[in-house]
Amino acid sequence: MMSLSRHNFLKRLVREQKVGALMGSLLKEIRNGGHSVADTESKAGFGGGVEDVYGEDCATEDQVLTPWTASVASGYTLLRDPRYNKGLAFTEKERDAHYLRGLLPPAILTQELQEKKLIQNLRQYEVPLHRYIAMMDLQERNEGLFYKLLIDNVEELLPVVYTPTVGEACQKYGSIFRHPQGLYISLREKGKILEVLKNWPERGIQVIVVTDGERILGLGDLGCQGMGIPVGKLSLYTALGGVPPSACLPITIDVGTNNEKLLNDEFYIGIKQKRATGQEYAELLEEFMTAVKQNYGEKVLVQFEDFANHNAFELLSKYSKTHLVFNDDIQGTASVVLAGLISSLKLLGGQLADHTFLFLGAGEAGTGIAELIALEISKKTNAPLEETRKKVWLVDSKGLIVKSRIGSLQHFKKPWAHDHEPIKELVDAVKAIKPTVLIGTSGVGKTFTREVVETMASLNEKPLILALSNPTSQSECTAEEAYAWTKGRAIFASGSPFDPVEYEKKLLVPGQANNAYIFPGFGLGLIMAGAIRVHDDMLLAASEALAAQVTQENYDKGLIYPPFTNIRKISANIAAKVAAKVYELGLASNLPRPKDLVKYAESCMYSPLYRSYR
Ligand SMILES: NC(=O)C1=CN([C@@H]2O[C@H](COP(=O)(O)OP(=O)(O)OC[C@H]3O[C@@H](n4cnc5c(N)ncnc54)[C@H](OP(=O)(O)O)[C@@H]3O)[C@@H](O)[C@H]2O)C=CC1
Ligand SMILES: CC(=O)C(=O)O
Ligand SMILES: [Mg+2]
Repeated sequence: MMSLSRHNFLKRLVREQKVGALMGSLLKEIRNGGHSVADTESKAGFGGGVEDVYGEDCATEDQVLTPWTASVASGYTLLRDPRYNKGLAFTEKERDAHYLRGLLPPAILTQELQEKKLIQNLRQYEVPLHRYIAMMDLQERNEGLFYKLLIDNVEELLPVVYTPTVGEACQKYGSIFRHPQGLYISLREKGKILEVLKNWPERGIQVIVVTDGERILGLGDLGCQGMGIPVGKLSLYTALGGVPPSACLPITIDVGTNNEKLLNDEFYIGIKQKRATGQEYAELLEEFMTAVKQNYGEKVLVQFEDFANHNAFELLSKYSKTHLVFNDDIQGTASVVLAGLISSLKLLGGQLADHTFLFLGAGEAGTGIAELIALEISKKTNAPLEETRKKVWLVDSKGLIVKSRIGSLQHFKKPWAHDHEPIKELVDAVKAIKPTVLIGTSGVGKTFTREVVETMASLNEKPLILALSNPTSQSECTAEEAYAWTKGRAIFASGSPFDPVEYEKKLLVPGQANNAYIFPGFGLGLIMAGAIRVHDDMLLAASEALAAQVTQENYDKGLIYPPFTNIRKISANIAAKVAAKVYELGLASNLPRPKDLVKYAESCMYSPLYRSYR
């Protein structure tokens, strides 16, 4: 005999006469290992189960409820689904066809009008974090509108969903957390990571951005709260690179945190323990990488983001042999900086090989960029890498990296230990090395002091100064300082954006040297070609493609990067050049190769425009 609850359930289904409801319950049934909701309920005893669809408000606090309930597809469900929701843009016909009558006020607003209203609203928030929260709410509510707004106002909104505001959002993630925007894989999920991946509602994942939260921008260990970074990076994959949101998966691996403030914070969202290291860490990562391949196949791109350098280099080197992996901080940053250096030659003159590069910071970003510069010079001049590396010098927290320190250097610094006297201070290194290009990748703000910048200006007619550390608070110097201390002669770009500066009645426009120029187009290129491995030549191709997008008009303003306003076109060009390289290297699996790769890239790109519903 049918149980009462099942009977009620079916009656309700009939009453609703909605196929969606049946689909909803069937889905729940499948997820529940083939048991119907009602079966589960009858086994579970009193409380829980489908009766709670109607009765959960009456249940007492000590009664167990089944958290998921059969979803009944009235149009209400459609309004709550960010992928399909169009808010007031639903037409009369759609409102009838999808049971929306009465659920919306009568006005019908086009997507353009909704966008106009939203940007006006956003501009009224004076606190950047409030804008961030409003944007995240919109993403949760109406994905198409979120992306249309972001794409159409990219210069204005990039600093909101990305650096610098995303940094503050991560610092306060525990307090502002509303809704999970990606997958959390902690030590507690050890042994079941594959199951956890299956909990994500999308199957066709093409890009994963994963962090373990240990080096979030220049803000240090933010543990599980680093989730803001993969979420932000993937929103750029879609907005700037056109990878559909349904193909993007943000993941945070939580192995604990060494941040005492978070460990003592009652709102902290991660596991409260010191970071797992060594074998325990390696095993979790190994299980994760294996599960990713098992669940999504060989061609899913895994982008490592904001890992501390003691794990980042090792993970990249280990998994680049077996997976399609890319470390944005090491490789993406290298590619964007090399692009800026190539384009700066139009302003500085000469070839890359004529320049001398000095870095403050010898970690992921610093040594990653250094290596790509040396590789590019080597390719252009046919000189061996060991020789071209001598053009590049790095300073870390202990001073200039020199031969006498080699025994105590981390492996990624060793190639940069050149013959020289030890030097402690950056300013003394500038005086001794006489660089034409100064690059900050230390994560420490205000380290390009007046004396450092003035020394650069005394050595160079046009000193090239890149203050790459993020967010703005960690920038090695501001745009205003760079221009003032060089009497307006510096070519300046920074990791986080600065406003244009008026210097002696001339408007000087600083560029933004951020890997956001590269990874969206780079990833799209890999996906288009069905790449199975990443190769350094693809990074060089991306750099050259980006440098080629800088126009005379940009150069006239002192810019070495094109503005972000054209980023989708720029990304399509980067994607095409990267894909071409993938095919050339025989690493492509999507065959045959499309003839016009730029057109093909454009045709692959996600559009945020609303679709009409039948
Ligand atoms: N603009 C962009 O696109 C990107 C910017 N970044 C930014 O770059 C910064 C660094 O990132 P990443 O390379 O991954 O970090 P790492 O931790 O790998 O490297 C930091 C380096 O800076 C050195 N350092 C720290 N403090 C000082 C100091 N006071 N003086 C001199 N050197 C110092 C460290 O020295 P030691 O080794 O001795 O500890 C280390 O070599 C971050 O702020 C990040 O946001 C990163 C990626 C992309
Ligand atoms: C931009 C970036 O990836 C970083 O600052 O870490
Ligand atoms: Mg990063």
